[in-house]
Amino acid sequence: MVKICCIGAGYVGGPTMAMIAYKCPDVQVVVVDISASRINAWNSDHLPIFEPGLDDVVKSCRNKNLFFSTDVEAHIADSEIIFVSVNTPTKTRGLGAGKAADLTYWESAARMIADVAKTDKIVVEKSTVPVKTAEAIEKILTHNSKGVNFQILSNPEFLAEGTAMDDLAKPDRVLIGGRETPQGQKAVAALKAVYAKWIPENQIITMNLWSAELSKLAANAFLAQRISSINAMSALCEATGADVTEVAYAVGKDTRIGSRFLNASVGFGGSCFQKDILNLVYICECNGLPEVANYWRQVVQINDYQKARFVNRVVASMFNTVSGKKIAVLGFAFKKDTGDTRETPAIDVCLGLLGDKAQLSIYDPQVTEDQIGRDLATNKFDWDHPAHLVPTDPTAKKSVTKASNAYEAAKGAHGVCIMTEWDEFKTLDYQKIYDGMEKPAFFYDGRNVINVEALRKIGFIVYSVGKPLDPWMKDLPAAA
Ligand SMILES: NC(=O)c1ccc[n+]([C@@H]2O[C@H](COP(=O)([O-])OP(=O)(O)OC[C@H]3O[C@@H](n4cnc5c(N)ncnc54)[C@H](O)[C@@H]3O)[C@@H](O)[C@H]2O)c1
Ligand SMILES: O=c1ccn([C@@H]2O[C@H](COP(=O)(O)OP(=O)(O)O[C@H]3O[C@H](CO)[C@@H](O)[C@H](O)[C@H]3O)[C@@H](O)[C@H]2O)c(=O)[nH]1
Repeated sequence: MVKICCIGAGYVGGPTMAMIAYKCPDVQVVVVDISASRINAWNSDHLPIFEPGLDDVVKSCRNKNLFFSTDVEAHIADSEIIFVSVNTPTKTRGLGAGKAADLTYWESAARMIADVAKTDKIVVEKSTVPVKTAEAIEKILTHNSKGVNFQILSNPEFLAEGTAMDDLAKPDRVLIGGRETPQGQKAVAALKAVYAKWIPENQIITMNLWSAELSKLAANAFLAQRISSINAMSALCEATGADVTEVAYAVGKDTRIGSRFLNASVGFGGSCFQKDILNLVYICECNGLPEVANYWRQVVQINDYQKARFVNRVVASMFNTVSGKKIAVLGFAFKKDTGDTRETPAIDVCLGLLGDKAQLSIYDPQVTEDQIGRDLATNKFDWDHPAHLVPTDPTAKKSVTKASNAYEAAKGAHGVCIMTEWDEFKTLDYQKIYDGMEKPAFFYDGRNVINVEALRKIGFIVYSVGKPLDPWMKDLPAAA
């Protein structure tokens, strides 16, 4: 029986390995992590991450051919294929701070593999890493190898949170990059054989290592660029009276452009887009390509502009101050169907409103009060390190409460902001919400989920990203 070990039991390691175990009953899969609490949760009825469909897959394989363990060394030692799916956050200090990927966790995983390996191993980069990381990892492994042969493969992951299980079951493609040597190609074939158990062979693309590593960064940059492009248009729509939904529809009907990923919003969030683009920017700079670096940097700058613009709309429309005013924040996760809050635009918007001394009442169906407190207290860029290593500031919880539903959050509020497109926000009783609020009652939709006209009819003053402005807001300053 082939034995696979995955280092890192997070949003990628957990679901990806669960899917391999589910589709390959003849493969034994062990997911290991340095965080005991995370491993305990994977072995319990309350998995550490919320992902539709994940519970059923884990339950059907756990303790049969899928295991979760903190015994990192033992499982590395007796596996043939080792996936590394640890954090690769943006560096906060030193060379490349604020842009370059921090490979501390990756390097420590590689050194651990070199230390304990006594038989040949295929080491698979599952984390998103800078181009040429495989070369660095190869050096660490071979210089410490004690005669063991290591083959490094790049196998970037393209799943999106909230749809991870569907994405893993039916991916658009699987990429495998390897060395163009006989041993390298043998390793590629071994990994391909695992995926071929459920993915048609023509969707498993093999290529050289550097192409595979760069393709992942390129794919995320292209996706995020679409969002910044439509968000840039949303500002122009507000200035001219055009409707961004109509513009996106018209543009997306061109089959060369396509309709997906053109939803204007308060900004993209999540652990990947910003981090990976900044990483790309840094790689371009290091390769003497400042024009290319600046091109991609703009994608992040427009995203920051969009979040700041949203806060500005809220404060400017509420008589230029939210000091002491209760504001309901509906949704805190970076997108629906996940409890993940890494780089969620809600953090920047909440911090912007708190900076103007607002009192926030936050409701999200999947995010805990503790998590919200930590997010609003954590230094920017510290969010993607393992949770138990992140320092927090206990004073930051002031002025923020967690509500148990949208109605409670909005009761007595001056304004409501939608930050996440949870389905339940489409069907709330907005008349009831309006009746319980201070007047004038303001509504700011950062995800374009509500029916603007219906809410205006109730009496709300409504702002919805990229939609024709409410007369109340027409003459107010728009720029951040
Ligand atoms: N989240 C996504 O949707 C997504 C999708 C594609 C790719 N990625 C990439 O995958 C990688 C992992 O992302 P994630 O979201 O799963 O992160 P995560 O924080 O959820 O999980 C990473 C895990 O690695 C563990 N870890 C760190 N160092 C370790 C070590 N030396 N030994 C054992 N365990 C260790 C941490 O404790 C943590 O549980 C990142 O490079 C990310 O960019 C993420
Ligand atoms: O039209 C859109 C689409 C998305 N978003 C926002 O963009 C962010 C990212 O969304 P999404 O890409 O769906 O989720 P992620 O889980 O971050 O997945 C992205 O990042 C992963 C990590 O690298 C990749 O594997 C995936 O392919 C890539 O889609 C979220 O805040 C969304 O709300 C928009 O604002 N408008």
